[in-house]
Amino acid sequence: MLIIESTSHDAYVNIASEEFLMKNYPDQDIFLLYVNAPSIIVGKFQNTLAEINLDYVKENNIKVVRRMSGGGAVYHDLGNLNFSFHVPHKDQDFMDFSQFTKPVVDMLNEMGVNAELVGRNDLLVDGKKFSGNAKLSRHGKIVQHGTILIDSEMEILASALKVNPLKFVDKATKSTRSRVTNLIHYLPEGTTTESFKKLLIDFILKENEHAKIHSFTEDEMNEIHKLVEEKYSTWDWNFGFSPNYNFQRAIKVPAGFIEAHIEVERGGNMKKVKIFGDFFASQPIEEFEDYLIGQNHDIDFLEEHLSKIDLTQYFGKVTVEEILPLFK
Ligand SMILES: Nc1ncnc2c1ncn2[C@@H]1O[C@H](COP(=O)(O)OC(=O)CCCC[C@@H]2CCSS2)[C@@H](O)[C@H]1O
Repeated sequence: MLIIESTSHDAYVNIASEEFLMKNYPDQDIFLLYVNAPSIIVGKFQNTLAEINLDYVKENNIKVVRRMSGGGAVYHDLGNLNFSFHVPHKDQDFMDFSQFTKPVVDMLNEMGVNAELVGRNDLLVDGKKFSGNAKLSRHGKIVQHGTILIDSEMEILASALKVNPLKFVDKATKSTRSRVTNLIHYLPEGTTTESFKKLLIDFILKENEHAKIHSFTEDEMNEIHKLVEEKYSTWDWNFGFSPNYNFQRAIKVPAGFIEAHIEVERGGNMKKVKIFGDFFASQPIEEFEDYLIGQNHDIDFLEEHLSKIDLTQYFGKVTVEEILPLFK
């Protein structure tokens, strides 16, 4: 077994390194650990916009990254440790998460913390979740990874994942919102994400006598960065890859009410757009709808493009800032 401790806090890099390892180490058992700067990691089959508080995420520079495993959306920061097992897929029961959550549970139990696997993929203490786990099987490998909340900013976690469920209709995987807790309340004083990581590595080393520490080589890092550039840092993957959805939003601007009904197809393109309102100007609104059709449902893109057209011809006295919330 190779134990790899990522030296990066960049969520793009760490999530990309999981795909790199899966593809490039087909026969090797791997235990990877990483800690990300503030980020939300959404499941492969989720509608990203439906899972995140977009304004908050942008204001707080929280990265949003889609991972290759299914499941829900979780928040990461420097107080959250991620662990990831990569093993050749033999005859394991894919639905059983316990094999790879066991080291964490056992270690915590040895430390007197009453951690347990509850349901299929959550680790709980005192009825509160501190670890979410997800997995996939591809290229002959199983990858199972999980979070460990040690000392995360719980208010930021809650705010970043706070959404209005009424805006989106889709068949995407929904997150299962739970009560969460940090392990810091149950661990010896002075425990940090770093010190906990060291304990976990020692625990794994003790259990796997052939395990050895590996660091990514320069060549490997180059490959990982290539994956970041091509996939994990792109809007197309992190947002656009979401399944088809219908989006509905009504807002009030000083001039009156506006409502948007938008159909977005996989890839992020707006396929149908209907805008309603009670105060429109002379130019037919259909012309504005047609302008939007075929564009990405991407707020940054819309912000840039809407500032280039004369909105007053459709809406009378409105500004881009007033109209923009209609799309988010
Ligand atoms: N960091 C973290 N750890 C545990 N639970 C969390 C976390 N962030 C949010 N949550 C809670 O879990 C639910 C979502 O639960 P849900 O069960 O829907 O999703 C998961 O657990 C997915 C785990 C993915 C783990 C990967 C490992 C490495 S990269 S990400 C969310 O709404 C919050 O209530």
